[in-house]
Amino acid sequence: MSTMQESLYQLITETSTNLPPDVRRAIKRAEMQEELGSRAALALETIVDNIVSAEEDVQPICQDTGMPTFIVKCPVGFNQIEFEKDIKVAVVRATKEGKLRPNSVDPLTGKNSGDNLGPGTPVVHFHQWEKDDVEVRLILKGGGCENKNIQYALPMDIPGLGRAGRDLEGIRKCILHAVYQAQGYGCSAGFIGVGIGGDRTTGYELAKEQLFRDLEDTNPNESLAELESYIMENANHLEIGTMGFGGKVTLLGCKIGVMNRIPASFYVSVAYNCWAFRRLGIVVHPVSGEIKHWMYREKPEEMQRPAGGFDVDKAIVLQAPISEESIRSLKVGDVVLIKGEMHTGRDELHKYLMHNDAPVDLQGGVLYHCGPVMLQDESGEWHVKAAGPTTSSREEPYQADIIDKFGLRAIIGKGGMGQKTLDGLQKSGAVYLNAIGGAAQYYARSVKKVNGVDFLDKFGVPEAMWHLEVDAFPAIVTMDAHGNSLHKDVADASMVKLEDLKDPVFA
Ligand SMILES: O=C(O)C[C@H](O)C(=O)O
Ligand code: SF4
Repeated sequence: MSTMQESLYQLITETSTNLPPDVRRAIKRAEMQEELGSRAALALETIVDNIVSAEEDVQPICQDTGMPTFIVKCPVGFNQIEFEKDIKVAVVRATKEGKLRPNSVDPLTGKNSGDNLGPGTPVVHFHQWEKDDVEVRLILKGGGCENKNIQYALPMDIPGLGRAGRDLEGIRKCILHAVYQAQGYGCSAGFIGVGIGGDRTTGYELAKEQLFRDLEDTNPNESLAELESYIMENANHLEIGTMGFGGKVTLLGCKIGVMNRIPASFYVSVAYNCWAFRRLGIVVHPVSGEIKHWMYREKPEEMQRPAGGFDVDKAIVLQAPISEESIRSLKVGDVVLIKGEMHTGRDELHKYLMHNDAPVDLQGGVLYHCGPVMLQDESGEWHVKAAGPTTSSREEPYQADIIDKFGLRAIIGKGGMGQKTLDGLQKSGAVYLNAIGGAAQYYARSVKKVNGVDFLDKFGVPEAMWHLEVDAFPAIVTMDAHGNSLHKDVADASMVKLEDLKDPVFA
């Protein structure tokens, strides 16, 4: 590897495994605000524990290492073609070494390229500048939060807030709604970048660009600075909380940018980023490729492993295969510890199981919505490198049928599921367990052995059905077999809170 490729590899590895100091400080502030012993505090403690582990072990903070997006500023005459090749070499190595999950998938066939290369991946944007050095910024933004990006075309009616016109007041309503609609799906508490103006494409680009700002900067535009602080104070009024568990902190950062639009359009574009806000940058020498300095790291922030976290002694042990009786005795809020075998399964598997048999007996089983990072050693044995939950709502059309068809007793995921699944849980005697999103190291630690895998070639690493032997995997019952759903309660309560924010502020 050349020095330039090595520097880029370092950038990818550090971005995936070592959360930036400004993001750490935002998470620490949130932790201090939540009541000790609350579900939100428990989630934040797990998150902090995970951040510490990821840094110590140099492993991905979250298993979804996202869409690698590089923003490069280079001097005039710099060879961009060669540099893009260097980026690709570094991406392939980072994937091979488990710092990135193979995430590049053909949209039509579902085929995973296996090395994160493919049409459109990675994303690389070049800009020239008058300086001599090369600046490379990288963001690894995962899919769950990307799915919660939203774009508004003003004027329009906003649920809970009424008419949003083409002014600061209308923009205020869009942003509050953007936070509301994300609920816990994108691993709240999150960060938002907002782009006002542009067209549909440049508006979103502007929104994402805001995510590269330092969280502790002040917007040079006074009106926007005021709007940013208003949103930071008031979005927390929604009480969606970490992972959508309810809580005092829902938003960790808000950065707003503006660009001209054409008269007929008025877009407000919002890029939502989970707490696992992985973005870093390096300044490198254009010829030697050596790193001259790291960006976003001027003021370091140490994190200690928290004393709290899941109280495993008080948790209810569920040994797989699980009986119907023990499932029906659980209620929303219970903390459980899974022991025995669980099976991963996400979009491809759910679609498959609707029309086919399962390769293993799932009676009494535990299905984990998870696409792990896996590495195989020389003897052929697989090891879990990162294994947090994925957003469960994508499986809503299938889940109740699959629970019923195969006799599953527990579904683990994050963000919660809808009414159809809730009815299915009640009918079949099953529960939905929420794991802490993004806590991929924390959960990888509970896997003792990989018992096997199905559909690896067919579906690729993230979508394959991995059979994992776990010892004490903690999760919280958020949907029980009696028709109760914490997710539904929080969504309803936060809608009422959103309506409280209807009155004009910037009129
Ligand atoms: O793809 C994943 O593993 C998770 C995804 O980022 C999600 O939040 O659902
Ligand atoms: S699982 Fe959560 S933390 Fe990980 S990329 Fe998705 S939204 Fe972010």
